[in-house]
Amino acid sequence: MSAIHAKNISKTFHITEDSHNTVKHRLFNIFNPPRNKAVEAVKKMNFEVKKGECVGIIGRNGSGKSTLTRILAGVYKTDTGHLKINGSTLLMNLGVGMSHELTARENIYISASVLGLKIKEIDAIFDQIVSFAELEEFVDTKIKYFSSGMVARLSFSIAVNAGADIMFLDEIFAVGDMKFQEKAIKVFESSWIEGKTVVLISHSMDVIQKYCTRTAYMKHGKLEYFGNTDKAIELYLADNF
Ligand SMILES: Nc1ncnc2c1ncn2[C@@H]1O[C@H](COP(=O)(O)OP(=O)(O)OP(=O)(O)O)[C@@H](O)[C@H]1O
Repeated sequence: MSAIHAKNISKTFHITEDSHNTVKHRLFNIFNPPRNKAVEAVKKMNFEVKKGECVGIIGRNGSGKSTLTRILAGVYKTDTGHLKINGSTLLMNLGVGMSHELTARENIYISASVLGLKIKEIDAIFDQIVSFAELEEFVDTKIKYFSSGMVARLSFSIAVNAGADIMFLDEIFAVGDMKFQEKAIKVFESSWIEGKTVVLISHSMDVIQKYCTRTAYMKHGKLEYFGNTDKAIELYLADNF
């Protein structure tokens, strides 16, 4: 059974390149307006991720990994094609999906209810989430005052304890301090992972090789390859030298 089925999905950003940011510049460039530029962050692609699979996404900076993940997690709408997701999803990177104006407590309730948990169910795992994240002293602090590692710990802890079916983990092993990373790795290697579908984005080929059976290699927004992890890494490395 497939967890993710993507058919012809794509995303283009339209940005304005405005170098005339002073009054003088604007006056002198009145007949030379700011240019619009289209960035094809994700070019039309098709793929399928099976339930329970752990797949990787690799590629250079700006190749479209985060944009693709955000489409899959429902943060961005795809411009074209069709996307079918079977199960609850959770995107974990530096606090996407978290409200920075709200406290850790409020974010836990909101994120967990988005995952489909009832208030009583959240009450039951609340302390677990806070203690796993090691944020007992910051429960009622707005997360805008958190460090990026603390935000990542909180969302990882919600994901682990609330249990989304499909997890998008964007560079989770790169944030958080060493102690938390070890904890994250332990979770990853425990039974928690069984039956869950995981999409792992990482610049660490060791991490990708260790956990992913299949890997997508992206280049300039294009899905260059999706298959055997060793082959994907080989293609990526060959392109970097
Ligand atoms: N919100 C946005 N608005 C406009 N352009 C964007 C936006 N987000 C990403 N882009 C552009 O889309 C392209 C792909 O970016 P994306 O962040 O998906 O790459 P990435 O592979 O995740 O990079 P990195 O490895 O640096 O995280 C880049 O050219 C980027 O400038």
